[in-house]
Amino acid sequence: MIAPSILSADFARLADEVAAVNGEPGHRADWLHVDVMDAHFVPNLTLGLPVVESLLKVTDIPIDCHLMIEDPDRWAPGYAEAGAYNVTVHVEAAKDPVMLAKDLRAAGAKAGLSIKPNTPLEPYVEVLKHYDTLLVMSVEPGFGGQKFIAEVLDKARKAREMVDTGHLNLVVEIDGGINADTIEQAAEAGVDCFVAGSAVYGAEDPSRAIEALRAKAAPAFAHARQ
Ligand SMILES: O=C(CO)[C@H](O)[C@H](O)COP(=O)(O)O
Ligand SMILES: [Fe+2]
Repeated sequence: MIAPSILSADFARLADEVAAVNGEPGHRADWLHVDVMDAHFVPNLTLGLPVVESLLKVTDIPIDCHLMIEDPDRWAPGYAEAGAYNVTVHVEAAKDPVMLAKDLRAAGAKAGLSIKPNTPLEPYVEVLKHYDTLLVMSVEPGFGGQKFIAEVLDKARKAREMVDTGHLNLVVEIDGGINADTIEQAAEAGVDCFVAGSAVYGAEDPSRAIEALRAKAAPAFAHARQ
């Protein structure tokens, strides 16, 4: 799956920017990645629930909310209640991630847990049994257009192995620095869902960029599952 991040879109033309990734099959975004930043958990401020509610009215692409906020236990369920398809919180910010996953699911969303580049995976394997998505950050959260940190792929590989052996049942998603040069190595590591902000919205034709990313990832994606 390819999940364009609207962080790199033109915020004054959001409905048009979403329409630009809602093309024919193959050119279409599988998820629409929405980065919510609160200027506390990360040193940047983006958008919040009112904008997500407006986006839900103009698209049927499943919305993937990546909440880079403090106190997600309090705020994240509101995004699920609004109708977001997947709501991801950061393990570094969540007070009770197991209870939070239950709340997100009870509100009708898939529950996602994200780990920053320097956060290890192992301590959270039991917690991840309650989650539908693991978002492996491949840049420090906060800004688009950063350089891909390849070292995080070890965590993606471990997660893939745990999914393939039945220890976990979740989508492995990666976020940060994904482009035509980096997507193959992520696909080879067993990632299922690739967030791409600048690589999609920085391109002249966002739907063609999605198609190009998918074509690059496909052989390695298949190889990782043989
Ligand atoms: O969560 C994020 C940053 O914290 C964004 O989703 C991510 O950076 C996407 O942008 P790019 O593909 O340009 O790296
Ligand atoms: Fe993100």
